[in-house]
Amino acid sequence: MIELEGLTKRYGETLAVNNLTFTVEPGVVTGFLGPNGAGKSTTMRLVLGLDHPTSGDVRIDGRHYDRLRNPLTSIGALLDAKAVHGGRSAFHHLLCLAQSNGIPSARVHEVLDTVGLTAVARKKAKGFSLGMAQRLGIAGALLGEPRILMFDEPANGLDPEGIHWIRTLMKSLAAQGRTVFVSSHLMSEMALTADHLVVIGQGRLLADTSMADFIERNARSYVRIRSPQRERLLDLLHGAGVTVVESGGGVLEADGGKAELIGELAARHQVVLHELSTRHASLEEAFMRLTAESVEYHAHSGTPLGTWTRRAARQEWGGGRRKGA
Ligand SMILES: Nc1ncnc2c1ncn2[C@@H]1O[C@H](COP(=O)(O)OP(=O)(O)OP(=O)(O)O)[C@@H](O)[C@H]1O
Repeated sequence: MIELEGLTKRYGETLAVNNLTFTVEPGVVTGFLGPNGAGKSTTMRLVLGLDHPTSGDVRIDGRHYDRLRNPLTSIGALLDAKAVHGGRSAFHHLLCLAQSNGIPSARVHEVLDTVGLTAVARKKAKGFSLGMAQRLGIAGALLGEPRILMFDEPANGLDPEGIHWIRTLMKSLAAQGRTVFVSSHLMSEMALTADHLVVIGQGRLLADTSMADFIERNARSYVRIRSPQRERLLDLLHGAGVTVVESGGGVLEADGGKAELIGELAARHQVVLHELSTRHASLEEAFMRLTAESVEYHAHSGTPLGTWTRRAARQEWGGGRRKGA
């Protein structure tokens, strides 16, 4: 496990990591989410002793990184796929890592095979695509068969087959009882991969909870309804105590889990429905809502995402036109 206690890192005026306390448990994939500049990479560097905390503490299975005898056999990490000596082949890069960590060289062939780089093992790393470099970084992380794995944006540069592969790999590592801590901006991918989430914004902890709980708490499931007899339907729903939001374009949204009730009500009163569909909240919606106030970098042309998010959140959670109970 990885344990953080009051972990804080300041770079001059910037408080990159602000009093983080959480534990990354074994046996599950823990997703580490946050907007750009939230402090994810800094946190991971602190875990690996690549940076020193301003205050607080981080331990790997109860020890500081610099007290681990052969670190690669305790924790394997991929932080920056391009941080490889470009003149070395994939094979030699991994061999150097193995030799300096007391890992048998036979393991190099195994991990090359696991990540699908055997055919290019003798090619120099500087000629690798980002996707190949990611795979090489993952091979390095797996080399010492560590109990703990930490990946910073592992799907970066991977094609759909590669993304599917990394998802399966992470799940199988967790199923073996290992600790898997992974950051990503790919919300749909995270939703399929992670069991648990740690979310930070501007260095601070925003959530530390299961995926299901995170979505339930931070986003809303609803039933989407369209009807040519909208006013009649609104009256019926109002009478039945169903909370309805008018979302524009003649679409009504009723709070979750009531599709059957609405369908039966409409049938009983011979109200025609053109659409009745349950919409499940997504991780992306939940993430955007939770982090809307801590997004540091916005685009200011086209559709400004942060502004849109805040406005949408306000409408959805307070200022929206609501009808019914
Ligand atoms: N070595 C450094 N010197 C000064 N400031 C730094 C340094 N490293 C990180 N920062 C600052 O700390 C904050 C957190 O950065 P960090 O890279 O950890 O965020 P992140 O969540 O990984 O972002 P991203 O999702 O964009 O990769 C940012 O404001 C960044 O500019």
